[in-house]
Amino acid sequence: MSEAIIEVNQLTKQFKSNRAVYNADFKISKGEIFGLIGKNGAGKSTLLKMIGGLIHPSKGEIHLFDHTVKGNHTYFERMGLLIENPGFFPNYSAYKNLELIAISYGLKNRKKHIFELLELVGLDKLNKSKVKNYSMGMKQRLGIAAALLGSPDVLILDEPINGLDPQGISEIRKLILKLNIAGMTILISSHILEELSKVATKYAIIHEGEILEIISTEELLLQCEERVELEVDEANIIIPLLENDLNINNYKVLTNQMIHIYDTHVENKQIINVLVENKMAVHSITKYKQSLEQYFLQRTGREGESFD
Ligand SMILES: Nc1ncnc2c1ncn2[C@@H]1O[C@H](COP(=O)(O)OP(=O)(O)OP(=O)(O)O)[C@@H](O)[C@H]1O
Repeated sequence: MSEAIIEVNQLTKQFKSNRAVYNADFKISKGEIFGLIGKNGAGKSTLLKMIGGLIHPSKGEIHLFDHTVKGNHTYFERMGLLIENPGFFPNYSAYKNLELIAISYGLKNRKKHIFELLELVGLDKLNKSKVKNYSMGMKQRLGIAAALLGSPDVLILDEPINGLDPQGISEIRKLILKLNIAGMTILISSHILEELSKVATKYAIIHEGEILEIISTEELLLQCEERVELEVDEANIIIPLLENDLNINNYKVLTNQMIHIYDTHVENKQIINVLVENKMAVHSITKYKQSLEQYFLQRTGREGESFD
């Protein structure tokens, strides 16, 4: 079993009459890229702020690195945060901005560390331009460098691709994957499942403050994979026919009445013919295909709606 380095139990945040997060329960293992997916106002930032130690939960527990962390800053210090816009001094260079944060952290060997981080995030370490002249993507990468200054074990990124152009998005994505390959555990939020699916290894779907589902990338892709859903009387009698007569090997028996067939080389008509020839009843046969976006909207009960 992989080691859970973040665990939340019954985590809840109530802002007066507004329940932003309710009874969140999940674990994040070391080395995972855990994607928190939810629409605007779903409660993503509030959840990330609690895990990052920026706000106190109204109820519930946070365990970081196997310790309960009620107000214990030692463990929150091992989290690097990029939540909302990082407050940089617009008239200072990237280096100067990072240096000021490093000084406030009391870091030694600052210059070397800052140069390494700027290089890691793809910013020119000798560039003296003022941050106010940076593109959105450059500012976000500088934000990630700032989050990495304290050499954290976990990086928390709240909607890091919001407002970026395709190139900016691609650069952030590459950076996330590079950091993860180097061993960083990452908790990242987005309202675009398609984008999150390019980096995340596991997802939590949050809707109106509640975690609706925790799903791995493999499960998610399987859920959305093109398939034929076949409803019959007795799957165990049908299976040998599918395998032997139609050479179907990639399938999943969900119940004794429902089979999902992932082999797309066989037409529905062929399946029906074989079953009818063998006097087997077919209650329904449906081709199924759904995009990640449709899956998310279906889970959050708003199918037919678009994101933005
Ligand atoms: N400080 C606060 N005081 C009162 N209500 C708040 C506060 N912060 C967030 N909320 C409310 O909590 C709910 C969840 O907000 P949150 O910012 O966590 O959602 P989100 O999923 O991050 O959305 P977005 O992508 O729009 O930031 C919203 O209804 C929001 O208005």
